[in-house]
Amino acid sequence: MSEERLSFQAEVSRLLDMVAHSLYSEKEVFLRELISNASDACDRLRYAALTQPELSADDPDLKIRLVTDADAKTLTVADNGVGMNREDLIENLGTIARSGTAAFMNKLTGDDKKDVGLIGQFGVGFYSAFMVSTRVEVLSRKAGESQGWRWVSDGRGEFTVSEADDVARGTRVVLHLKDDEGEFLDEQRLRRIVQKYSDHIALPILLGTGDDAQALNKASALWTRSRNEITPDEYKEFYHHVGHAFDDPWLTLHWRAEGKIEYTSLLFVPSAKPFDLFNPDRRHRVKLYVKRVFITDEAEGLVPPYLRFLRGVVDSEDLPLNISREMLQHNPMLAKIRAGIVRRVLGDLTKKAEDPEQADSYAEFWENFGAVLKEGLYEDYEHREQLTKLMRFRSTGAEGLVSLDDYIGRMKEGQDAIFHITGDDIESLRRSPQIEGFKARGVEVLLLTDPVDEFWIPSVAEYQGKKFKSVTRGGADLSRIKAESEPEKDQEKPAENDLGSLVAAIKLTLAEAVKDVRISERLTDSPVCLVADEGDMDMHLERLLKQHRQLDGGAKRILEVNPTHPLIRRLTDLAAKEGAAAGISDIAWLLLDQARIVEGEPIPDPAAFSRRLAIVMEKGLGLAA
Ligand SMILES: Nc1ncnc2c1ncn2[C@@H]1O[C@H](COP(=O)(O)OP(=O)(O)OP(=O)(O)O)[C@@H](O)[C@H]1O
Repeated sequence: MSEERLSFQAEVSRLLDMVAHSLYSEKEVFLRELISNASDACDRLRYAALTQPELSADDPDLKIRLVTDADAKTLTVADNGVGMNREDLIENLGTIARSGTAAFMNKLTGDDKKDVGLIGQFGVGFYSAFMVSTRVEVLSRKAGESQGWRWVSDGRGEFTVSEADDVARGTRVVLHLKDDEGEFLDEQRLRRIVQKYSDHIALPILLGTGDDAQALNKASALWTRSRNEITPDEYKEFYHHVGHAFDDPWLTLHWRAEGKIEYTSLLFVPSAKPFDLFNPDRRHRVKLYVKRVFITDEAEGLVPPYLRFLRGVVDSEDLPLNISREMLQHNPMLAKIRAGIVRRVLGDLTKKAEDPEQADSYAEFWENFGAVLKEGLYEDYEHREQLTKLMRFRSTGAEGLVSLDDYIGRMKEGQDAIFHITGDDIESLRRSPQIEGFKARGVEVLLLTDPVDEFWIPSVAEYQGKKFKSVTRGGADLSRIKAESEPEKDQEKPAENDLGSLVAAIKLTLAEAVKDVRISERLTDSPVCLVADEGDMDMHLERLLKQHRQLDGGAKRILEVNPTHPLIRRLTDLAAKEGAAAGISDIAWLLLDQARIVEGEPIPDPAAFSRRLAIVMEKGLGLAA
């Protein structure tokens, strides 16, 4: 077949344009990326060869080789891994194959300076080769196939693919270096780069060919070394490689389990949120090895979904090497390893959470992954109590994050529930009318903004014998709680009878639009608010479900009126006068719409709302009778 000329996917062209023109200072990371790809390719071949030994039989010692050619000004990164055929080359090196690169593209701001910084943060894999090259040539032959292929591009919109003869199994990436990138021909420089970024790679990385080749790395899997021989930098680079991440690990957990089951784990909790944390598949990314052989990074059941922020490897001594990925899931050994991982990770998180000196650091973790960890509250009954202690909340009672134990320690006399409110953001929750009465009495309210909060609360239901209670549902029960100082406005309440007439008049007007109208205990500043009835769904949950089209309709609300508010007091006077009830009809509707607006709910009849508002304003300005 003759040479085929193909165009890069538009996003790749954009990316390459940025990469080629970037003044990114650490261009040397291209080598880390290419070595990382070569190592992954060898891992994949080793796995495939477990069931098809013939794939690697002719050249079984997997390795990575760097070769320089000063005359041609080329640096070659070669591996004898799984290789690529024509389709693989087009798919992998012509489109945005990795979700990480796609995430990178989504983050682009258009501001060159900022975007170049993102190259470092995300890494751009293979394409980083164009930071230092005028032309990149890839020669590859896939294991099990006889035809070799050549892929060539100058990174400007197009690449070519053609058949190539005498290509060894695996992949050779030949970089034709830019004039001013000659430093990457210098052996000392290459050695330092490999030691800096790729020393943890478990395969030999050799410099040169034949007998003169020198080993540049230790070539033993990092997790098999003992902890005291590994530097923080080595852990970090390994985390970058294994987690496809570019932040620092927030926590590094490295342990060997011995006894009935044996495995080594090297796991990391990232310090930045991975972009795919909330993908619907909720998959973890921990790689499973068996006796140093990479098996899969999709071992369902190895890590529970609520710990999916973990990155790293687990290397089992007990699982059979020839286990198929499909059979893995049902292997009881895997469940035991998972139990060990959960115990260890939760144990270490607990230590961090309980250490007052680590409060800020734990808060960082919580901001990143709290919403994910909370899923464990309804998915992992066995660890519920431990998870509950790990939880942190924003609240009306303190500036920073509070734990449930903090909350309980501050509960008021007569208070028997943990009060909370759920919504989309902290600031609007802080302004919610429903929490006014609680604040006035010094009763703390937890402010919850993660959608998952709507699901764990009904499932957990209580902590230390105290029930969770939403302040936007049912009665407020505030009168039973002994306040430090009774809210002053209480004395200004109108007489019960008169209030009763007002409530009856509003009820009559609003009729079917509300479930009930009640005198509020929870309002101090706002005239009205909406709440859900005791047995009904929380209002925020109802809104969430409607947004996701999982609910039509919904329950009617209760309108609560604040008897101490001047507006309500004046209305009470009006309603008490014989025959005046009809006069408050517009105001009653406006109060309901106002409560809806504050709640963030749509007004069902905006035209009627503006008509009534105009009438009331006209009256206020003395324009109408
Ligand atoms: N040396 C290689 N041998 C075999 N396949 C390779 C090699 N280098 C790249 N590939 C293929 O090309 C794909 C794209 O590579 P690229 O470096 O852009 O992303 P990635 O390796 O998937 O992601 P990351 O850089 O985060 O590891 C790889 O997923 C792999 O399938």
